[in-house]
Amino acid sequence: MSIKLPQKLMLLGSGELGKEFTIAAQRLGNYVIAVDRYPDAPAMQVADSFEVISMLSSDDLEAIVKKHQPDFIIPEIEAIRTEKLIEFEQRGITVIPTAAATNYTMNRDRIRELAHQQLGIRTAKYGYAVSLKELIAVSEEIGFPNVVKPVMSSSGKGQSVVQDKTEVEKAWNYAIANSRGDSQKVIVEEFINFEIEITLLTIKQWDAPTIFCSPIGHRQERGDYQESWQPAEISEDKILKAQEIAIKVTDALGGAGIFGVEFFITKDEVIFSELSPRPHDTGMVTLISQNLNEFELHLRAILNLPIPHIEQLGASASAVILASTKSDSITFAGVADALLEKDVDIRLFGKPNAHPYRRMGVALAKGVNVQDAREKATKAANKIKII
Ligand SMILES: Nc1ncnc2c1ncn2[C@@H]1O[C@H](COP(=O)(O)OP(=O)(O)OP(=O)(O)O)[C@@H](O)[C@H]1O
Ligand SMILES: NCC(=O)N[C@@H]1O[C@H](COP(=O)([O-])[O-])[C@@H](O)[C@H]1O
Ligand SMILES: [Mg+2]
Repeated sequence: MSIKLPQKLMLLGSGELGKEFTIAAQRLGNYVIAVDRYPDAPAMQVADSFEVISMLSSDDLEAIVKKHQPDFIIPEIEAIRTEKLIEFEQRGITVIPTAAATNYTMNRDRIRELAHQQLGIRTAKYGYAVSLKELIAVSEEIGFPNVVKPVMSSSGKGQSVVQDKTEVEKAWNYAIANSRGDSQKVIVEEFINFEIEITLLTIKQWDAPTIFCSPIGHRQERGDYQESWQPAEISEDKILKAQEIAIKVTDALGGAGIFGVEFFITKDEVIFSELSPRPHDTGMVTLISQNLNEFELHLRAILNLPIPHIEQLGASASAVILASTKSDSITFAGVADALLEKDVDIRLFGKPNAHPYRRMGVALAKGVNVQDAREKATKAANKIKII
């Protein structure tokens, strides 16, 4: 299959990940329509055109697809009316990686059933509940501590670690209040006391075998990533095990593009957690750590362009720059100071407003080893103040 350039790419979600993807797409002359729920979103600032709609509305999606007639629809976030994507796919538009994959991965129960029940992959022990009463019963079965999450949510929203049965009700209320749409279902997972958690960027191609990036280690707080680094310190046999699992899951989902496959690594085990059928936030480290970053890899996989070699350029890290208060006018201080250091780079996303913990930028660094790179990235991120 040969795809002529330029192609018309419709990006559903226009945050920081979409911005870098758009830049990669533009560099090969493609036409990008950036879509999001608010104007001036990061990717809109670099795209050819933009649309502000509710991506959960079938009618809104229909209107912009009719207007722009894209060759590809490329989801950048989870919260999309994925049933509508199935319809677009049936009408001949290529949805990345596939419309079904976007539907599976936005529902924790669906992807969990696929991985565990259908493919027999090791996951944390889990159960579901649709009422507080059920949650109390399932929690006892799974044991404590456990993790309660809405079946539909992302970036840690509505998620809590439950230490004992006195905390179950609070976890239920928090999950339901932060669940996407009107879903009233939660998943309870055994708490995995991992040594490290990783993202394995997995590139599924149309006409070539699946390939991988070197694993990325990361640290999360409140269910959101704080820093990531590459290469992650895990053994070759665990990398091979993770790759084997990633192939199984992504083959079952089909299509082409990059996937961020998340694993918990314990002393003896590689435990599948979940995956994103698109670039992963922890993968922003590849903006400094590889010859081709995750966005360029996604683009090449989508457009059936060759990826002859992925080179890992040595110990690297990323650290997030978060807002601390609500604000509609954003100014950054300390950027020059952060950039004084050798092998440090900064990305500021250009989000038009801030609220506590919103990710506004990322610091990137290379170091003599992973620890050094992590320290440099965190130090640079801490120098940047949003005023
Ligand atoms: N069963 C578990 N045991 C231990 N830690 C967990 C477990 N589930 C989740 N976590 C922690 O919470 C983080 C977020 O969980 P998860 O990836 O399921 O949420 P998410 O909302 O899908 O996040 P994102 O959309 O950012 O990937 C994990 O990266 C991990 O640090
Ligand atoms: N874990 C998913 C993730 O990192 N998604 C990235 O964050 C943006 C939303 O940011 P916002 O909430 O600040 O608008 C998304 O558009 C995507 O780029
Ligand atoms: Mg996750």
